[in-house]
Amino acid sequence: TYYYDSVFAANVISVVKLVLTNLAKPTEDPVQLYHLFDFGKYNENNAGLVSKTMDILRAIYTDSQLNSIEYNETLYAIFQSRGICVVKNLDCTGQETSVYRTLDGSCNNLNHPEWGMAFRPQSRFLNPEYDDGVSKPRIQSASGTGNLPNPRTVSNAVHSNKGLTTPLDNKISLHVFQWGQFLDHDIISTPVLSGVNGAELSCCETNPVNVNTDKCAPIYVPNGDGFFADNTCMNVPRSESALDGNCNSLPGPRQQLNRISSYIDGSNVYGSSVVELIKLRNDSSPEYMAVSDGNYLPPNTDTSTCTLTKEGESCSIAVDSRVNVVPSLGSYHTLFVQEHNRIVDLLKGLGWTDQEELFQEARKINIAQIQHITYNEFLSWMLTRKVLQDNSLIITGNRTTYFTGYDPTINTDIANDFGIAYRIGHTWIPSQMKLHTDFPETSDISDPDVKPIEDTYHNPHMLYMRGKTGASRMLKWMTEARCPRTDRLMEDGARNKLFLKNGVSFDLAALNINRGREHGIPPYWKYRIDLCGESIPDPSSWSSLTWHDNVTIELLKSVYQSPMDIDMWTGIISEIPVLAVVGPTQTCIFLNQFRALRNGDRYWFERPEPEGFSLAKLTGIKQTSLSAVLCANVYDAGFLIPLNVFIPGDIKNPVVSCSQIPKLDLSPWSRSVTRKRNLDTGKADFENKMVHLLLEILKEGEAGDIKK
Ligand code: HEM
Ligand SMILES: [Ca+2]
Repeated sequence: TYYYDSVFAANVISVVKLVLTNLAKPTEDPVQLYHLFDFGKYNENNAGLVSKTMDILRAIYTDSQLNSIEYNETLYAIFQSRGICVVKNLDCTGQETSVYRTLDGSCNNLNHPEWGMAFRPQSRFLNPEYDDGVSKPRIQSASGTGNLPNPRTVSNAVHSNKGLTTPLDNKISLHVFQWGQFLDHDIISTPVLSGVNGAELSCCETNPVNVNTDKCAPIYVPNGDGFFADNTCMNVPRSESALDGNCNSLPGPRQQLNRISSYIDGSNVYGSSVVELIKLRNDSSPEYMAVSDGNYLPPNTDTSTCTLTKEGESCSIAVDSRVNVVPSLGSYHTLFVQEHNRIVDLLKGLGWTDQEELFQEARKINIAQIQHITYNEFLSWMLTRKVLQDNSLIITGNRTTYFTGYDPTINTDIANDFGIAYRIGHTWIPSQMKLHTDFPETSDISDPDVKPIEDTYHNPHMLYMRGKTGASRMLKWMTEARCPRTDRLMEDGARNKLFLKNGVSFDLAALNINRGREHGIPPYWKYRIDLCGESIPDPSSWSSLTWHDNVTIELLKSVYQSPMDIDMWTGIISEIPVLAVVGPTQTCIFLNQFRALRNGDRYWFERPEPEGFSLAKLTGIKQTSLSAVLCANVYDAGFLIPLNVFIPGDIKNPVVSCSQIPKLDLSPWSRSVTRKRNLDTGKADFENKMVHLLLEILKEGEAGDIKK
């Protein structure tokens, strides 16, 4: 038996066979079906899965066999029985597309609501606020007159570093930035609307009045911007909205989707469905993840989504299409694919042989490491150990008991509000990407070690530089580089020059503000009161902004008519960190999400087997850290690294050599290969010894001492 869902562990063909043998009564026994189709949190109901399944069905069965079993309806019923919702291959205008996924209201009424699966609508901490109550982006001012300020105006006033380099936080390394984004891509990906056949929607109408506000939320840059030319329009399609099985809007306000599994389950490495995963496994040795020559992410021959500048450059393939956004992210993807393959080798050394079992176990261990590092290192820095402790979210390194708080009724979907709030990571974006230079330079000057970040978007070339040591060098650079401070300031490389191509670029701060409004995210003050329970006598007074310094309040005043207009992202990112390293309202929002992601995760790594691990194995996993993963894949044994690599080394966090870093201990996984081998190879030897022993015993017996 495998530790993950049995169906997941099987190959797709056997899954399909199971489907077919159970076709007769597909919905009669929901519990049986539930187990049968227990793709768990790794499945999705997208067009790809359905059509791939159909391809496989067609390969095995004749048309007449298939027709006789009405497989379409059956699959529909089965997918529905999982509480996931069905996909149309045609969009609601009759175009062939995979854009529209559907949520039938009834999906939520099933016994197993399957929170956290791919392609479910995002949940919400607070009810949405649209201008028309259901869908129109929030634009009206709470003051009763006029509109909210233009997102670019807010960005210029509050989030600009005025051309200076953003101050660095000497207390944290750049791994905080990169873990933050890597984690983000494990838990949320909000699909945006596209045009016919997936083409990009054109939202920039010459006359803004003509914008289709159902599909588009462009940002028109006000004149006299200083960076963007007058009349610049940022082309922003709205996020897809969840529709029901008949292409009708769901009752109530517009909801956005999450296309990936919201659990912290390495879905950015392994995918959110069986189909995605199959594509990433090594074809000939399926216990391994596919890598290209030199242990790198495989190159993507489809270069259309990249901005390549030279002959011979390529994009990388990972399940999450955002892998190429910035090279440091690609280096993390590389690291965790390498780590998977390393674990496979270790398990082989411990006597594991079955390819499927090796794959599943390595995956399970790798995911456990990601969960452990997230809570034990990343969150314990971001929210502080005290806050985690006070909220029962602490993981103690040596805890030898199981986590017993699992609660299947907890909604583990990512909250829409969290998806906006967690963009505080955009304050950590560095101004440049760099390769560490501890190797003898083979550099050719036209390929410098350091590039402004805007020159690296959608181009992972740096990872392949220097004789393919680029990814390792970038990871080493992040250990030494400091992370920009958690504050309202964003680097111009992201605030002015995001995705710069042919003179066109975006402002990431303005995008965040704009996205919040088009998702109907309520303003900042509501989070303080309604979610976080603060008591604020008069939220319409500027003096209610207790978590903001005076300079920031003045800047906010210069653009917002009322403090009740402040956008949530702008409000939280500019808070003074009081309780934790991030501000109080951020802390409150994050605690809500990360509590749900642990307590509602059936496969949380601290749960007992079969979902989790035995105590011995758990103890082995808790030895791990990001330093350990880096040491195992990137550094040499003698290399120096801080015990906790998210934080610069100091007395409390000593810099030690990799060989001294505690590491993932897989000895509890041993299948006693050594003893077995002795028995096999030394069989004759063993028999001799046994005979000898027996003779000894007999001798003693003869001597009348046998009871001894
Ligand atoms: C160079 C680094 C990064 C770039 C270029 C980048 C860029 C982007 C872009 C373009 C979006 C979509 C904006 C929109 O249209 O609404 C986005 C969304 C997001 N970003 Fe980043 N980002 C970076 C780093 C980070 C970091 C470090 C974090 C967190 C620690 C983060 C968290 C998020 C989240 C949570 C979303 C929403 C995701 C979704 O709902 O699909 N990002 N980012
Ligand atoms: Ca996930």
